[in-house]
Amino acid sequence: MAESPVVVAIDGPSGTGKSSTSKAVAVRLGLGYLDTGAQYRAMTWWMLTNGIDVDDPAAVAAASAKPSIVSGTDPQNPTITVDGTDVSAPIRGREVTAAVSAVSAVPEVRSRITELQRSLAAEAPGGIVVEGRDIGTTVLPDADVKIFLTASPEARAARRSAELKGKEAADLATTKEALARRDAADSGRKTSPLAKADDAVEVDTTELTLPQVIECVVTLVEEWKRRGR
Ligand SMILES: Nc1ncnc2c1ncn2[C@@H]1O[C@H](COP(=O)(O)OP(=O)(O)O)[C@@H](O)[C@H]1O
Ligand SMILES: Nc1ccn([C@H]2C[C@H](O)[C@@H](COP(=O)(O)OP(=O)(O)O)O2)c(=O)n1
Repeated sequence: MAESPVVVAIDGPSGTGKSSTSKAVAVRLGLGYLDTGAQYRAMTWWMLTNGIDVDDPAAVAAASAKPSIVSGTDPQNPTITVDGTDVSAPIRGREVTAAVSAVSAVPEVRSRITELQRSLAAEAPGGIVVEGRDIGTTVLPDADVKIFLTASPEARAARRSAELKGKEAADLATTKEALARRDAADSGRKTSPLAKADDAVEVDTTELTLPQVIECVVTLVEEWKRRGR
């Protein structure tokens, strides 16, 4: 008999290892993978490209139904398009990163993207790992396994800096400051802020290697399966 699908929610601030962990766990367990941050980034990219003032919540709300955002959930090849255009590279740029917290704080943006996320999770045949900020609290409160990743601000900034090296390189202090600003905006907004669900398992990844974090999450999912679902 085919196993019934498992839904795994992984939340936490930037640089805690959500994307790398979620992708690897999904590959290991044969699950789909959804990067919800990429969806908010895609919405933000569309607003910037179409000259919408991202600091005007009413303008963002009025435009939020326009772009068609499509996410591919294969963890070996996650894709994201806006109106048919592949935006996987431009959504990682500094301009989008600086504007994404403002756009994602707008309730109309969140309700639209939350709806997309719920239908992708419901459609995933073998189950899915969904990573973001409000998955365990708001998007999928009935997820089978909920994880909240944390790490020290220093570790997170060092990881991000290492990643940006050579591209849009910024020094460690600037990266740390930008992360702190985004944390504050994402945790302080009114509509489904970044938060740990009461029933999420918190994993501090500061002193862990990526393979250790992956192993930890795989073990939690396997324990859940053994407990009889
Ligand atoms: N436990 C870890 N130890 C060291 N580096 C890590 C760890 N987890 C992730 N990384 C690295 O940190 C960077 C950010 O990880 P990522 O998965 O994108 O985090 P998030 O999705 O939470 O922003 C990546 O370059 C990744 O390889
Ligand atoms: N479920 C989510 C996911 C992301 N967001 C917003 C808030 C985040 O700062 C941005 C970008 O998220 P993303 O996961 O791509 O950010 P990092 O890769 O961790 O830097 O999107 C959100 O509001 N809700």
